[in-house]
Amino acid sequence: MTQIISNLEVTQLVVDNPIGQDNPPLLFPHDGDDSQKLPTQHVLELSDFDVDWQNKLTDTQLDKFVDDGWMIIDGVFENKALLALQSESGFIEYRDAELTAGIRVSDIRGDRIRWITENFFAGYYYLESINALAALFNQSLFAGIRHSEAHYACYPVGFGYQWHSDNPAGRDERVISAVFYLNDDWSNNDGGALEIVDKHSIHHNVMPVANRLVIFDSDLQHQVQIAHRQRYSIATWMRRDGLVPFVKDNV
Ligand SMILES: O=C(O)CCC(=O)C(=O)O
Ligand SMILES: [Fe+2]
Repeated sequence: MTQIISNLEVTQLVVDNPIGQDNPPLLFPHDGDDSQKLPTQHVLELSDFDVDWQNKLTDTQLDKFVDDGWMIIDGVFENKALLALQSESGFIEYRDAELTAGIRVSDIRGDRIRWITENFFAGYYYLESINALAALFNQSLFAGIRHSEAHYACYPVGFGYQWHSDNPAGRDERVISAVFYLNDDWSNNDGGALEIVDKHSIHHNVMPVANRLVIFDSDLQHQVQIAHRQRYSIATWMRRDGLVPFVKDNV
């Protein structure tokens, strides 16, 4: 059982037992005896992950997204929610990522991942918040999103992810990709930029700084440049198929 422990500085929210197969994070706090709760459960609620997406996303940004195919939102969550996600990302048992064919090819992608399920705590709240964003995209852009999926990802030092689009050839279920970054104090020397080619064939480098969400059309080509420091993120996809009827109609 390999464990990658975060190099993030987690000072305020500390989970005593590393989260893994034998110790899934609990979504719903226990009833009754407060002393039985994990520290995160004392302090975290779904409402901590509420984001006023409508106000965060100006019409100008939405227009840019439609024209160029990508945009950035910084300062997404309040500190408490960000710390919880950083903490959770550091205590997950990560697994090797696979390519669509089911084969791991580490010179194509070197990230280690863990899909977010109902058994997660902060990650599940994150996904709920993304669903509210998806509902907004449905309302304002007729995006036709029916559910979202996300995984935590950790790129060890010396790894990246080569050029790809998030819809493999012949597929189009992924409508919008969104990546949320978790590392504090990321500098240009740390590498690991997300390089996106926008709809006008212009290249952009996005640094993976904490509390930043980069959102892009899933058909755009992009790559993750080699990281020189352990790099943590949540890769997220809003999908048009209805595997899980997860997106709520109301914003
Ligand atoms: O972490 C990133 O910046 C992008 C990751 C990515 O492209 C993917 O997981 O498909
Ligand atoms: Fe990607």
